[in-house]
Amino acid sequence: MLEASTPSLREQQHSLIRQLANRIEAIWEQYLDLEPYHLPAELGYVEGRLEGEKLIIENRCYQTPQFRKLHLELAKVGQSLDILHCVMFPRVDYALPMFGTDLVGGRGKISAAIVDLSPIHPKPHLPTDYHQALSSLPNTFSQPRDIPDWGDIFSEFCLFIRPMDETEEAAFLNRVDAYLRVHCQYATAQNPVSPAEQTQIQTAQKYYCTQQQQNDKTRRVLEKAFGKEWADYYMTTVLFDFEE
Ligand SMILES: C=CC1=C(C)C(=O)N/C1=C\C1=NC(=C\c2[nH]c(/C=C3\NC(=O)C(CC)=C3C)c(C)c2CCC(=O)O)/C(CCC(=O)O)=C1C
Repeated sequence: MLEASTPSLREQQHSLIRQLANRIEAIWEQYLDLEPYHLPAELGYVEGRLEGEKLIIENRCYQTPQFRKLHLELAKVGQSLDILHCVMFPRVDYALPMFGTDLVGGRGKISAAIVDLSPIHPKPHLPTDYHQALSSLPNTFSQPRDIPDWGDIFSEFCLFIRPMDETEEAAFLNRVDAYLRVHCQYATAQNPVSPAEQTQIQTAQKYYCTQQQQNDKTRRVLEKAFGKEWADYYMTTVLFDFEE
């Protein structure tokens, strides 16, 4: 258990990223039956150089009876960029939304904080349990941000902001906590769906991943540090892979 002794990259990152990484793992451990998910060995910890600055990536992956991959990724570019990325991929025989969150910070400020439970198309709405839990959450953020065109996958509960201060950072953390808890509780209460529905879920997950792969902000960071080919490989097989 080498990684247990090596201090996580989060100890060198923005406090909201560190707190969110710790909270995500604590909730997963509380509600889910975690097993390791083996990424190709060299991807647990990756180093590159981005315009003279060192890019460090730390990946942690798990799987459970309902989720084929729980992916928590921390990345740091020199002293200028701090990133937390997390996606929970349901197994295709479970009709569950896609949980995703992304935090990007630079020079001590979080510039982008997004969280969503994305419905699996063509169903445009989340299950009722989610709707009830999420619609009662306060939405008092002062700097909402525009969702890019490829973000048609996100739900009506998608929150995309630039947190203004520590109060808004704490409120964002609490919102991710709420999304994650309702998702884990609902997921562990579900049974597998029929083979016919599995095909629909597979198509929906493929659409989600294809849309996410169009995020040129992510792609550009990876390309500058690792080159076009590796960035494409990483985005299509590690960040947003889907089962054909
Ligand atoms: C669930 C949602 C979601 C998931 C799962 C996801 O991976 N991205 C998600 C969303 C999302 N991210 C965005 C932005 C940025 N992403 C990065 C980089 C990385 N993000 C990473 O995860 C990794 C791999 C570790 C890198 C390298 C940078 C630098 C930015 C610009 C920061 C800024 O504008 O202030 C935007 C705004 C896009 C736009 O406005 O055009 C959205 C919507």
